[in-house]
Amino acid sequence: MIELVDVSKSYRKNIFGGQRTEIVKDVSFRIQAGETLGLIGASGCGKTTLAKIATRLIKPTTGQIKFDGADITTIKEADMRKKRQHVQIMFQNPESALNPRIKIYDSIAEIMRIHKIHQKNSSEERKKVKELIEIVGLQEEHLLRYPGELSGGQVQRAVLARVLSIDPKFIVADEPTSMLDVSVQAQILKILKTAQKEYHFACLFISHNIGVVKAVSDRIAVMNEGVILESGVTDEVIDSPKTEFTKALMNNYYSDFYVELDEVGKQVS
Ligand SMILES: Nc1ncnc2c1ncn2[C@@H]1O[C@H](COP(=O)(O)OP(=O)(O)OP(=O)(O)O)[C@@H](O)[C@H]1O
Repeated sequence: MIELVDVSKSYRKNIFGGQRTEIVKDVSFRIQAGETLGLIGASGCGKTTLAKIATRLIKPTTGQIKFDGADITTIKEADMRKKRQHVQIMFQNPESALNPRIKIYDSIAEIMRIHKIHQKNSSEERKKVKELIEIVGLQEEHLLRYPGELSGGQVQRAVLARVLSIDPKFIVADEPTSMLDVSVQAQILKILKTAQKEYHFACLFISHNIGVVKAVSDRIAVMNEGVILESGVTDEVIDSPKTEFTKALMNNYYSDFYVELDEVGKQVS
């Protein structure tokens, strides 16, 4: 579905000299339809930069990006826009993901309108929105409200409904639950996993929290300073980490705090 081959990204260090800083270095991975790759690493290691490359919001300095079998590394923005219909990103701060002046119904329907899937306010559009809020666990009364009139968890459910509205093939979830309480995080992650079973999208799930990544990922890639240090099946990486860096990440993990997240993986599988 989505594949990165030897992708690197560097930026000029300053406006005077020719020196560059390498943010992402020779990263390769592939995510199949219906599969989640968890990307874990410390703050500033290049995770978001990698997410932007995978969705072609930015171009890599070198390397190749393949989406749905096609090379999208250098395709024109107009062509990428068509493909982006099937690529969605969920960011950390749910409040900023929705326009505060647009009611939840219209925010959920917006992408379908942009891509002319249904007529605005048509019965088909209403039916689809109703279907989507049932999947994410929102009530009809929430649809008339503005984002500021919902809790953080409810807003993130609305974001998920919007993301699912156009049958995505690839979702990047960049710390989508880190601003939420642990029990609310667990609910959102469970919805994401359940929706993935139905919609079969590939998912790159980014977090600095191993408990969250473990709850949703089939495989994990551990990143540090722009490099993937190790990757593999979730339980194998967690049970037998190969690098000191990953071991240190694991040491922070096993606390009662995350038991609730552990349950997510068990309940959905
Ligand atoms: N456009 C840019 N120009 C120069 N440097 C950049 C640019 N974008 C990001 N960086 C730098 O790249 C590094 C990695 O940033 P990135 O946001 O990818 O990290 P991250 O792992 O997602 O961090 P966090 O978990 O804190 O969000 C940072 O040092 C950042 O300052």
